[in-house]
Amino acid sequence: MGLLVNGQWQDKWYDTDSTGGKFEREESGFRSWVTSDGSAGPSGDEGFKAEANRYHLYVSLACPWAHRTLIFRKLKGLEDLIDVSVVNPYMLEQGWSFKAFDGVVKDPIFNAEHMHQIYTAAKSDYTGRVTVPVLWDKKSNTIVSNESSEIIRMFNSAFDQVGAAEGDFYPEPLREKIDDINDFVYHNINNGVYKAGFATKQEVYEKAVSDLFNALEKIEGILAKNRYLTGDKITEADWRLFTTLVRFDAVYVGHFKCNIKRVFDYKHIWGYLKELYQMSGIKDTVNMTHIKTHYYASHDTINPTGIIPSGPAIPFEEPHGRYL
Ligand SMILES: N[C@@H](CCC(=O)N[C@@H](CS)C(=O)NCC(=O)O)C(=O)O
Repeated sequence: MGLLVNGQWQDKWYDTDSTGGKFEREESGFRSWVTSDGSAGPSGDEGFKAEANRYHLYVSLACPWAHRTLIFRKLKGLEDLIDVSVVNPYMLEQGWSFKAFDGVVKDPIFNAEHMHQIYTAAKSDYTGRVTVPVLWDKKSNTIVSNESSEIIRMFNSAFDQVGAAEGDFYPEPLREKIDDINDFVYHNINNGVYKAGFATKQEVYEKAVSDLFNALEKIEGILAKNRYLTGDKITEADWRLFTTLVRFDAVYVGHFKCNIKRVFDYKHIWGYLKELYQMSGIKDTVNMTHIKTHYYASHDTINPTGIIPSGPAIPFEEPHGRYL
């Protein structure tokens, strides 16, 4: 676990001393957008036109942020247009690697050993954390984006003219509602589990857990009345929540100490999680071995033995009962 400083890898855990025991997530460094005509998107540079086989996606199957991009690649039928490399679930001294492990897909572009080589290939003096997902442009030899929330927006619409499947998960009339829910879910739930798990002060942990479970109660209330977070249509907001929920009982309850309740204990959230899991192609994007191995065996400040628990067996494939 570490980061790049002026292009040099340094092995360092997150600094929570300077933030009073709080984990603060770093802003993503590459923020350009692939667009249908190559014009600039909301941030970054222009010149990234949607084209088949021009872009390459680097992911970890363990990572909830990278998982979003894999789900959108699947939902939008982009598998033949955008290839994927999958890192090894152990994130150790050199960070993410492509070392052999069941499910790893090597880097076909650089044959890199480590993910930090992809970052320095884009910018030789890069300073920052080496995170996944990364969307690489083979034409201009650089990283387009390492921000998952923006990569899924690109996948949602930019490739529609070059063979993507139908479907809009960020429809105009629902955008404000989706943005509001995303904001709430990001701070309290998606990142909330990390704030609890990476806290190094008791009161910081307790506040994060309390915010997390208050937020889950609120989501339970929404899902008691609505099939999906914004109503009867599944949107980006649901998929962003899904990747945290699907990891919750196997990892966040134990490893991150988010154990007031399990997702399994919430009637509506649990049914909703099963429904999403059972949607076409989705379970192929969920790899519990990578998920459990990564968290339990990579965070040695939290779990120094690196022992990966055997359970729980989670019945994601049972009937979901969501017929609201
Ligand atoms: N803002 C990024 C966050 C991605 C992220 O934090 N990924 C984690 C894995 S779950 C990572 O690669 N962490 C490595 C590190 O922090 O050094 C996004 O949503 O794309």
